[in-house]
Amino acid sequence: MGYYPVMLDVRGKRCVVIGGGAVAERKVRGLLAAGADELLVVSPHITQGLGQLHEAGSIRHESREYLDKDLIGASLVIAATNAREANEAVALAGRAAGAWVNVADEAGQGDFVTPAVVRRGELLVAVTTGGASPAFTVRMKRELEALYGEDYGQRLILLRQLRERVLNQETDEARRQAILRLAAEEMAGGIPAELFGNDAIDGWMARLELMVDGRHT
Ligand SMILES: C[C@@]1(CC(=O)O)C2=NC(=C\c3[nH]c(c(CCC(=O)O)c3CC(=O)O)Cc3[nH]c(c(CC(=O)O)c3CCC(=O)O)/C=C3\N/C(=C\2)[C@@H](CCC(=O)O)[C@]3(C)CC(=O)O)/[C@H]1CCC(=O)O
Ligand SMILES: NC(=O)c1ccc[n+]([C@@H]2O[C@H](COP(=O)([O-])OP(=O)(O)OC[C@H]3O[C@@H](n4cnc5c(N)ncnc54)[C@H](O)[C@@H]3O)[C@@H](O)[C@H]2O)c1
Repeated sequence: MGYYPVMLDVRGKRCVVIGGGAVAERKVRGLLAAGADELLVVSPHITQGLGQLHEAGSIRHESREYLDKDLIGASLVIAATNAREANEAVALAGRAAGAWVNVADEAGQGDFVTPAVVRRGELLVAVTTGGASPAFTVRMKRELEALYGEDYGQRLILLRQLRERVLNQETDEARRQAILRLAAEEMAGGIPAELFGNDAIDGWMARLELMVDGRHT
């Protein structure tokens, strides 16, 4: 089965997680890492970790079994109970409420699966095997973590700064594109040494402009 990948902005969206075990906690932490701020957990029992998140005010918690009305107005619903019938009922009601539904014990019943993610600042790499092997998904995530180290966050900060400047100052579209591509190429090899100084972005942009002009003459 195929999936269409998207990166969702979940801020201001009602997200409901049904169930309060280890799986629910992992999904909740993923949603919080993405900035979810309207997060409801419905479960008669919750893990210690979820309890702490509730006490800290990061999530709301209804301490009872799920009811269809919990899903009204939801954008995302995650069915993560250990009861097959409950997860099935949540999937039906979530869809009826117009939400995108994830079913933790029967992926095919839901509308999306949750990938393993590597975050480096604004860089987000997501992996899925579509349910073929979550263990292999985790294994691949570890490989990507080693390949894309912590400094990738800084690389993106610098690329974003350069891009904003180029978009503001460079009116010729072909030249603009050439500069941004060259910058991406250079950054793939590591943060250029010149970017550790003052006014570094301006100097970098000036050099990239010269290089691009040189390529075209
Ligand atoms: C990536 C990750 C994201 C997350 O959950 O946040 C994720 N599972 C993770 C870990 C993990 N899950 C399981 C193990 C034990 C080893 C094993 O069984 O292989 C491990 C490994 C571990 O814990 O190390 C068991 C398992 N998982 C599913 C079932 C039910 C079934 O398939 O029927 C069962 C059997 C349950 C049972 O009966 O025991 C189902 C799903 N798990 C998914 C995602 C979705 C597609 C993933 C994909 O293939 O890409 C999908 C389809 C639905 C969904 O949840 O969206 C997260 C890693 C986070 C991280 O570390 O970064
Ligand atoms: N998708 C994944 O990544 C993944 C990984 C491992 C296991 N699983 C599957 O996910 C399910 C949950 O795993 P777990 O380890 O978190 O289980 P768990 O037993 O630790 O927790 C289940 C939770 O569901 C709650 N619950 C039960 N019935 C409920 C209801 N009607 N309404 C609301 N809450 C209810 C319980 O109170 C408990 O908090 C299992 O079915 C397991 O097969 C999925």
